[in-house]
Amino acid sequence: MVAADWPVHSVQDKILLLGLGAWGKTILSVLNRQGFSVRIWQRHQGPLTPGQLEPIQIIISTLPIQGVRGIAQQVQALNLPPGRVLISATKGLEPQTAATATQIWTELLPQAQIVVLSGPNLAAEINQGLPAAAVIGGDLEIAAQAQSLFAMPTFRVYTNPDRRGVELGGVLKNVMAIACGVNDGLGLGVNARSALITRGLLEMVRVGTHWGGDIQTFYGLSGLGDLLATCTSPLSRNYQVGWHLAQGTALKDALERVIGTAEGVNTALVLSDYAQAHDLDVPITQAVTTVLRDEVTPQQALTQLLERPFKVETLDH
Ligand SMILES: NC(=O)C1=CN([C@@H]2O[C@H](COP(=O)(O)OP(=O)(O)OC[C@H]3O[C@@H](n4cnc5c(N)ncnc54)[C@H](OP(=O)(O)O)[C@@H]3O)[C@@H](O)[C@H]2O)C=CC1
Ligand SMILES: O=C(CO)COP(=O)(O)O
Repeated sequence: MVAADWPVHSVQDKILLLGLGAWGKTILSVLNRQGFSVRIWQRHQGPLTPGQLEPIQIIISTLPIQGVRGIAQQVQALNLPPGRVLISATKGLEPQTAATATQIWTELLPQAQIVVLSGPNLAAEINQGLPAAAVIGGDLEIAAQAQSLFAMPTFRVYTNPDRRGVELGGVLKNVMAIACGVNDGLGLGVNARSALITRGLLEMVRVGTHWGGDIQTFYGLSGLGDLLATCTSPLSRNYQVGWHLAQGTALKDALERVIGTAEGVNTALVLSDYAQAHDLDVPITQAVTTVLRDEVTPQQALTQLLERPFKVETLDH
């Protein structure tokens, strides 16, 4: 079936997928099921060539954050013509700059129409054909065009004009997924995990609105939705990292045991430094960071969280 409300035939064979990891493969299979043939770039192919980029109308990036700037520079060097659409599915922060993927793409390709695909989308479930919902954040006209690429009954895609908020929801929830993996690895129960999710959402709202996202967006699919998915599912790589840390496994070994990218590790480190420099209150992120840096054990981090002063339940702290 091919979605009808975009001249989709005009993008047949004009979609370039960057990266073919877990999420790239899933996106590819969704697009193939929609009837699109897709071109693929992977890093082992070497630098992008003018011939590879020339026919392309839509670029979809499923790269982890550490790969984004390098490929964006390659696309920039090839002078991407104006009006091309770029759909970013990356959920991370650049270590040196704390930039999100769309900030990097926008810096290097200001002429592109950039939107974000995010939401509770564990690749393994979508691969099984289980139903899921996602959201495309960005200019509503472009987002609706992107929506028409992916949307099918088992993959319900919404649009949201708040690109920044949609992107940050997917970025920030990864830290909370690590915390919840630690919680479950320590056997602390559903009450504690629910508290972490709830307080974690407030922390995401605090940071996300500070960084320009709309508060409402964090209660949608890319915020609360993805937070619930990754904080409660052992399929989440970030959750798995936390779970391994709770077993006393060193971070390096935990990362080797987890198959694929766990963006939350880097995000926690970047965010915790940023929060300290800008006086932002992010207790769960700080707790995760002290465990990642091996400064305290997971149990000690939890005790420190619980021993903080009692307070009124507000968004402010
Ligand atoms: N998996 C999921 O369920 C979802 C993941 N995401 C997000 O998508 C992004 C990718 O995740 P995922 O596909 O799971 O990750 P994987 O680790 O499974 O795959 C990463 C892919 O990116 C390539 N890659 C890694 N580093 C670089 C680099 N420096 N330059 C170019 N290519 C590189 C890898 O290539 P190689 O094979 O050569 O190593 C691989 O193809 C992350 O930001 C993640 O948060 C978003 C939604 C769902
Ligand atoms: O973002 C995801 C699901 O929406 C994937 O989560 P993990 O990267 O933790 O596996």
